[in-house]
Amino acid sequence: MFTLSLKVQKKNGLHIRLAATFIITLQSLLKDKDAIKNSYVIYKDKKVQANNLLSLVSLKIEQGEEFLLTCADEIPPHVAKQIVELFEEKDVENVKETEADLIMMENSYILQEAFTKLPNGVVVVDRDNVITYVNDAAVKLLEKPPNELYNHKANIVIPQSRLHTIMKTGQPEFAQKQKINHYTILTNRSPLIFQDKVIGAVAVFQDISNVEKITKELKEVQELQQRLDLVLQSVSDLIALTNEKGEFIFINEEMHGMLIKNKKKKKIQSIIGDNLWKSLLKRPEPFMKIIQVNHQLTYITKINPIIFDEVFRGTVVTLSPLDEIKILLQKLELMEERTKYLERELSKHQKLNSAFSKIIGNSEVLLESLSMANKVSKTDSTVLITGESGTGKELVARAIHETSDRCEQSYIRVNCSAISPNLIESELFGHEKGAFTGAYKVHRGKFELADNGTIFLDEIGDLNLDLQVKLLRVLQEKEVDRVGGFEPVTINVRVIAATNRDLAKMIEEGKFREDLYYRLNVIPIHLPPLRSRKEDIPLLSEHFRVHFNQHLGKSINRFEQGLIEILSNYHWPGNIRELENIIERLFNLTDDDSLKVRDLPHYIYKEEMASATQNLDFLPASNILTLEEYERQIFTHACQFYPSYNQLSHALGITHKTAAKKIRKYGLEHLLGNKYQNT
Ligand SMILES: Nc1ncnc2c1ncn2[C@@H]1O[C@H](COP(=O)(O)OP(=O)(O)OP(=O)(O)O)[C@@H](O)[C@H]1O
Repeated sequence: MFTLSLKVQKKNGLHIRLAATFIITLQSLLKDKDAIKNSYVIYKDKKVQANNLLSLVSLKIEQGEEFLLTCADEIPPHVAKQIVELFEEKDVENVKETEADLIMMENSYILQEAFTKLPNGVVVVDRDNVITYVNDAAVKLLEKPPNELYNHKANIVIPQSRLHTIMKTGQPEFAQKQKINHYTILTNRSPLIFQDKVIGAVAVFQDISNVEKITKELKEVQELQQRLDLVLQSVSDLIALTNEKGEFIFINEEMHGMLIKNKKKKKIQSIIGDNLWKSLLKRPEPFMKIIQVNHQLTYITKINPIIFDEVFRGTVVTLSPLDEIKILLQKLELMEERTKYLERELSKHQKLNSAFSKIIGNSEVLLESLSMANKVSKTDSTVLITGESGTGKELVARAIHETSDRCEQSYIRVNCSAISPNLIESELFGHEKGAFTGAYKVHRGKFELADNGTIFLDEIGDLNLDLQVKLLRVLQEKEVDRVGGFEPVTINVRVIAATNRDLAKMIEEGKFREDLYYRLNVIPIHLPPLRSRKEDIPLLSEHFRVHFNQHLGKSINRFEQGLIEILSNYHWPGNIRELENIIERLFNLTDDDSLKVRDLPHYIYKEEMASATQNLDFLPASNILTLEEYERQIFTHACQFYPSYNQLSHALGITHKTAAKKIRKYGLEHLLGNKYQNT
């Protein structure tokens, strides 16, 4: 880098004419024409391009002051000498020239300053499209330092520049929008014409990024406003905005309708009253009030004050018709109820333990009983299962045991009606050696066998009164006395009892102990008869079809049309056991892969039965027998189809007692349930 120190001796310092002479001298002296582009004048803390006339003048170097000229390459000594002399030569005393220099200096300085301070960018090129001037705003927008702009071709350093085109056409261009860096810019371009010749061009550009942004924001606000209007117009509530005086500045259509109909004025005070408005002004807080606008219309009125910059600016008012809200609340309550109901129902299905899933049926009555059984299975409470014969009492008892914590221990079933009265005591409680003839060793009763587990006392209603007392003692003391024993044996047994008899009635008749009943009936579970849950019949039929296919090794895959309907219409006195047996019978009688209507017993196939009854086929045309004989025949026939007095009496429409009496009278006990088991 070559540096030459220069001192201005001229009276007006480095004035414009001297600066121009300096540039011309440099251009003529420096051999390399590009060298001047890399030459700078440094004065105090300022550095300007040596060939920029306006910049040189703006340095305001006065007489006697020094400055530096720097060049990239060395200047030969004779050239340096000429330059030094240019500034040191004495002024030829010419007052007019000196004054003219001063005026030019002043003007050029003003111009320079004005351009520099301009908020718009200015770029000037000469006739060769070389940049000769850029102001500060242009430097900022172009995001390039001045030395990368000055003395460079405009179309190279500013790719968007069209100044060369302007010079060619001689036509100015105005308000051309373009993007430079991240600025949005409006550009005016004009050719510079001197003596009818284009000597350069100027571009003036204005940064409109902010205007753009504001325009965009404005558009968004307008869009938002439109949307809001739409929302406010679409809601069924009445909505209004008021100013700080309570005057409506916006009302939606609903509100408009109401105000017109009720001849309300233009202020919210006409709806809420002056007092409420005054208290709102005192304490601008949201509030809600039920307001009756006329005799028919009552609204839930909500008022929200609008506070802006801590100043109360107005309110947002919404009015909702009370009746509609009431209806909505009612609907909500209904929905809540429904949800709760559905949750309850769902939990019944979900929570049933897998042991209960063997029990088929979806009817509400059954599921309720099973849900209860499932719940109590985890406790040790005594359970009394009631329900007609064949309704699944034993199945439920077993499921309770399998779900309980005792599931790993014994489950002992005792059918109290099946054991002969002389043996039942020893069966239940055991006996000591030698307690009676033939008792040559200790016999443990069912209670002892069920220790730590569960004992299921089926047909508890058939237990005689003496044993009821003993059972009561076991339940109370948790001890059993073996027959012939001296020491009671402590036991830990969970008791599940079941009966198909009406224990309450038996208590009345003195056949069942009330105290025992209450001991047993801690958790009552009632299993509904099949006829009261007929919706389960198809499901159960299908269940037994699959069951018998597996057990009998068959592949029967359908029910003949109408069969399920007939089954569903039958009243099933023997309940599910009877249905199970009927399906098994159909399995045995069919000769193909379907279960047939024709294989049903005639008492189920009603049509057949109906026609048989019409023809009275079962009565001979002559040789009428005695009524007693007919009765005997009827009981003989019925006994075979029903496994218990209860069912038989039910089928014949007589009491349990009468049925038992008649069966004993005709000695038919041995026939009871014979065919039933085999059908
Ligand atoms: N819901 C059910 N799903 C499937 N099978 C069932 C159902 N209920 C009962 N059963 C079947 O029906 C038959 C009779 O059931 P269970 O012995 O449990 O009835 P019960 O009420 O104890 O009868 P009883 O009073 O005559 O002793 C059994 O084979 C059992 O598996």
